[in-house]
Amino acid sequence: MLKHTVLNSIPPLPFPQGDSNRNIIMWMDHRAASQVERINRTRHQVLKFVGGVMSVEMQPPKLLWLKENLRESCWDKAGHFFDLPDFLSWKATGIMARSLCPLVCKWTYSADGGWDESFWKKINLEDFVADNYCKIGTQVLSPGDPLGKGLTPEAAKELGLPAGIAVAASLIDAHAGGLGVIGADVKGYNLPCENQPITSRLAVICGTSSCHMGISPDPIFVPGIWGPYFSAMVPGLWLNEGGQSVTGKLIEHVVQGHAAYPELQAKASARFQSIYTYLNSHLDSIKKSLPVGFLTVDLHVWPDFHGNRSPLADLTLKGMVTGLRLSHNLDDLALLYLATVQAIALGTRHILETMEEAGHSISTLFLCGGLSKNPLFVQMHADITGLPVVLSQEVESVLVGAAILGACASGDFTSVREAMARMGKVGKVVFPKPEEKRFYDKKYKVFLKLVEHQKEYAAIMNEDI
Ligand SMILES: Nc1ncnc2c1ncn2[C@@H]1O[C@H](COP(=O)(O)OP(=O)(O)O)[C@@H](O)[C@H]1O
Ligand SMILES: O=C(CO)[C@H](O)[C@H](O)COP(=O)(O)O
Repeated sequence: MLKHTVLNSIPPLPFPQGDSNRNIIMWMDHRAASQVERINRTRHQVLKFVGGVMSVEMQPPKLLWLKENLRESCWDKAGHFFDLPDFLSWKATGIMARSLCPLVCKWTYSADGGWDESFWKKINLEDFVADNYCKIGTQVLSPGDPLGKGLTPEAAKELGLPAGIAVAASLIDAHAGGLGVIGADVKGYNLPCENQPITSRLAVICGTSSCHMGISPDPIFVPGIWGPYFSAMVPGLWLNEGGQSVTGKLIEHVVQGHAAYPELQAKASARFQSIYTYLNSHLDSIKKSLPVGFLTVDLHVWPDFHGNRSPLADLTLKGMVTGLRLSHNLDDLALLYLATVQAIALGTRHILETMEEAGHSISTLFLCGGLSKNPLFVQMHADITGLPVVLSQEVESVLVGAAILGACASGDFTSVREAMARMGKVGKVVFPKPEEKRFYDKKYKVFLKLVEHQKEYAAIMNEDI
């Protein structure tokens, strides 16, 4: 079972007060900004394992927010707090055991040291220590381990499946996607990673957000990139997790907020196409003899409309656009869409370069998730990073990762590594266009200037008057 990193409570207690069905805090909810700032000021040693700076999207700041804001109605009454993957496996099996993956990646649990008592005390959540971590997890299993006796009769009835069917300890959605793609057999595709270790592959799971999963045999500490997390995705290997908080969500925001959006919708539906297929062919029609990417020579976007998750780990950053004109027709919408897709790919290059500076050596990208269905998005990732991109046979590789875990829990495979190699399959490979490299190197230079300038503006505005 898997899903987003969402905080749930049992019994269902409303966050905030009111409707008890609304007992979750979504991962992209940044309400705990003040709490995470205070947590980061402690400079506690657990922060070393989340890239040096804890993200507001992780669970400790959200828990502290609950304690500080909903003490009586929620904090004092809650029996358990869960990440959604663990909540779902509990609903399916009745087993309270947690998966190592969410606990390590979002809750500061360590695979070899367990909970760090001093951290919870330091951030005023000593309550967890006092009750021996009963509310956040005492029994911890590896992803793919079987849970209890499998599906309970009650859950089986609700799902229309046989009772007792194996249920595995979970992975977070992005991690399941990583597992689903990163082990595929690449023989015969002329890829640099064919004769290199699996650690030369970076899985990029691109949906509402994007997650960049790099693995290594030894821990690598990358400033601003989550981890290193031991065994949190591929068993026995360390994981660094870069990310962009809004990617698919950002493209939707930019496209749907444009004045020409109703026209786009009408034209796309007249052709029975998705808006993205229509936009991609519209760009082809206006590019003339130029490569399509070159259309944004004077239009640049900084994509952190919801803060920067990696590698700057700065939730205060905002989006930027430079190069706007006094027109709002479909051409403008298509160009802004292109510049946004490019900005997301430039962000991936920024993450990749930061990982490489710290010791990773990546030669091939493995893309999956909703955005990997968009050929423009995929080609821009290849051209802007200069690396070949492997697409899986199954776009919904998160589900392949879940199936790998299930196949281990049911005993069909004896190890996750074996199941990964057998069940992950290459669909298509997209190579970068070397002749366009110089253009994207220049775009990247501008990209880095944008954030530098944004910081300068903030510094000016913060000067004493
Ligand atoms: N055919 C498509 N073409 C372009 N973009 C797509 C397509 N299908 C989905 N997307 C984009 O993928 C994103 C959702 O990806 P998905 O992996 O389903 O989401 P999530 O990360 O929430 O699980 C959306 O923002 C959507 O715009
Ligand atoms: O934090 C994450 C993984 O560690 C993901 O960004 C989060 O789970 C949401 O992903 P999605 O793009 O599927 O909504």
